[in-house]
Amino acid sequence: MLQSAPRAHDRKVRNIQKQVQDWNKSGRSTKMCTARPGWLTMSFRFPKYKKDMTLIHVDKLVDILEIDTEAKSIRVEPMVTMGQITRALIPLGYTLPVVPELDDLTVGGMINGCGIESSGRKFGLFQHICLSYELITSSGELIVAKREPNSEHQSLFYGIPWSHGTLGLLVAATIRIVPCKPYVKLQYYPCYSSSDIVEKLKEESNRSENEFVEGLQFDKESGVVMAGYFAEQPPKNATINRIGRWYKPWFFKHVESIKDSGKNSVEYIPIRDYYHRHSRSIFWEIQDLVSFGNNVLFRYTLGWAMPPKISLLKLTTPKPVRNLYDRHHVLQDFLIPLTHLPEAVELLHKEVQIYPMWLCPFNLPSIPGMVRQRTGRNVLFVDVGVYGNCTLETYDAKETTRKLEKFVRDVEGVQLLYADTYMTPAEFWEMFDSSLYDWLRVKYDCKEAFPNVYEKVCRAARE
Ligand SMILES: Cc1cc2nc3c(=O)[nH]c(=O)nc-3n(C[C@H](O)[C@H](O)[C@H](O)COP(=O)(O)OP(=O)(O)OC[C@H]3O[C@@H](n4cnc5c(N)ncnc54)[C@H](O)[C@@H]3O)c2cc1C
Ligand SMILES: NC(=O)C1=CN([C@@H]2O[C@H](COP(=O)(O)OP(=O)(O)OC[C@H]3O[C@@H](n4cnc5c(N)ncnc54)[C@H](OP(=O)(O)O)[C@@H]3O)[C@@H](O)[C@H]2O)C=CC1
Ligand SMILES: CC(C)=CCC[C@@H](C)[C@H]1CC[C@@]2(C)C3=C(CC[C@]12C)[C@@]1(C)CC[C@H](O)C(C)(C)[C@@H]1CC3
Repeated sequence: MLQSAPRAHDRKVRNIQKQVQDWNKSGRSTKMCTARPGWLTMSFRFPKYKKDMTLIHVDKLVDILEIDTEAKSIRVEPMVTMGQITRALIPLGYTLPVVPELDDLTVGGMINGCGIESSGRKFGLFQHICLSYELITSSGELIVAKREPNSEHQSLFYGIPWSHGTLGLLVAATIRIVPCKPYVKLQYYPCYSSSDIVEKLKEESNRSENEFVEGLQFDKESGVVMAGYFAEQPPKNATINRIGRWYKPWFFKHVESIKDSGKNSVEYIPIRDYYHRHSRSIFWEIQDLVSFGNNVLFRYTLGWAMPPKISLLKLTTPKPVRNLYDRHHVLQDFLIPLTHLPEAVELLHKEVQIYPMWLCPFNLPSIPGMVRQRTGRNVLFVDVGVYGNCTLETYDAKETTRKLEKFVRDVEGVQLLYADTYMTPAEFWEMFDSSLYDWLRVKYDCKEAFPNVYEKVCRAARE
C-alpha cells in the first residue's frame, strides 16, 4: 500500500511527539486536532474546527504492525481501515470480533468515536474488543493505556472511547482477534408485525450459538431478522450467495425479496462478502444517489464501478445538494435498550417514516466511560439506524431531531456522534456520563490542548 512503512512506526510516533512538543513550545495558543481532512471522514459534515486548530499529522499511521495468533491480538496504527484488516486477517483464518461494515472506516474513528456491527450481541461495541491504546498526551509523552486491572493508565483506557481525540492522540491500538471460518451460514426470518420483529430479535440475540444478529425493518409491520454463525464449506446442495460480487442485487433488496416471498431461508455467504454486505449499496443510501443502480442491465455492465468512494462523493457533492440533504435527509443512529424498541419504532414511524430501518442488537457491559449503564449487568441494546429522505410535511431537521434525541435520553440511550446532534451542552451531558471524562481531562492536562467533545461534535462545529 502507498506510504506503507510498518517498521518506521517508532519514527512516525516521534514525529507526532515532535509536533506536540512544538505546539507546547509555541505557547499553546490554539487547540489540537488531527489533520485528517473533513472530506475523508465517514460522516455527512465537514468539521469547522479543522480550519483554526493546530493540525497534528497522524495520516501516515496506515499500517498493521503485528498479528499475534498466539496472544490472539492485532496491533495496528489508527488510520488502518476495516477493509485492510479483513483482507489481512481472513486469509490467516482470523477476524476482528467486531467488523464495522463500511470498508473505509478507520480504527482511529472506531475507537475515538464508536463502531458497531451485527456481532455486537456477542462482543459488544468496537471499544469492547480493544486491549490497549498507545497515545501521545498533551505534553508529548507516549503512554500505553491498558484494560489490565491496576495498570498505570487503566482509567484512560475507559475514557478514550467516544472522546473524539479530546484526551490524547491515538498512535496505535491492540485489538482482540478470533478464529473464523470461510462462510457465514445465515438464516433469514421474515416477520409480519412490529412485535414479531422485536421478539425474534430478542430470541436470536439470546441464542448463544449465533455469532451475528441483525434486523431490517421494511415498513411499520414487516421486516426480516437475520441470524448466523461461521461455517466451513457448505454442504452440496446448499445455496451459496456471493453477495459482494458487482453484478449481485444490493443486499437490502435481496433481503426485501425474502420478506416478500414469505419463506424462511438459509444461505452460505463468504465471510468477507458478509462483513461488507452493506458497503456496495452504502446501506441504502446509494438508491438516492444512483437510482437505477440495482437494475440488472446496469449491474452486469457497470456494476463494477459501484459504489463510488464515500470520500469522493463527499468531496464532489455540490453545496445546493448538501443543503437539500440538510432539509430532508435523516442520518442518525440511536443506541437504546432493546426493551424500548417498540416505542422507538412507533415514534420514528410518526416522525420520519424512513425505511428500511437498521436494527442491530448489541451487548452493553456495565463499565466506566462516556457511555455507561450502571446496572452492574450486561444489557441488550439495539442500534436503530435511520438513513434516508423524509417526505413528511411535518419534518423539520432541528425540531424533529430534538424530539428523537429527547426520547433517546428518556430511555437512557445514546446517539452516535457522527450524526448531527441538536442537543444543548446540558442535554448532551445528560445523555453521556461526564464523571470519568472530566477527571481525565484534568489529570492528563487536556483543557488547553484539546476542545471538549461537545465542542467537536455539536451542530455549530460542523459546516
Ligand atoms: C480504572 C479507574 C481508575 C481511576 N482512578 C482514580 C483515582 O485514582 N483517583 C481519582 O480521583 N479518580 C479515579 N478514577 C476516576 C474517578 O473515579 C471518576 O471520576 C469516576 O468515573 C467517578 O464516577 P462514579 O463515581 O460514577 O464511578 P463509580 O460508579 O464509583 O465507579 C465505576 C467503576 O470505575 C472504577 N473506579 C472508579 N473509581 C476508581 C478508583 N478510584 N480506582 C479504581 N477504579 C475506580 C471501578 O471499577 C468502578 O466499578 C478512576 C476511574 C477508573 C475507571
Ligand atoms: N458501523 C459503524 O459503526 C459506523 C460508524 N460510523 C461513525 O463514523 C465515524 C468513523 O469515521 P472515520 O472516518 O473512521 O473517523 P473520523 O476521522 O471521522 O474520526 C472520528 C473521531 O475520532 C477522532 N480520531 C480519529 N483518529 C484519531 C487519532 N488517531 N487520534 C485522536 N483522535 C482521532 C477524530 O478526531 P479529529 O476530529 O481530530 O480528526 C474524530 O473526532 C465514527 O465516529 C463512527 O461512529 C460511520 C459508519 C458506520
Ligand atoms: C452505525 C452505522 C452503521 C452507521 C452508518 C452510517 C452511514 C449510513 C453514514 C456514514 C457516512 C454517511 C453519513 C455519508 C453518506 C450517507 C450515509 C453515511 C454513509 C453520504 C454518502 C450521503 C450523500 C451525501 O451527499 C454525502 C456524499 C456527503 C454522504 C457522505 C457520508
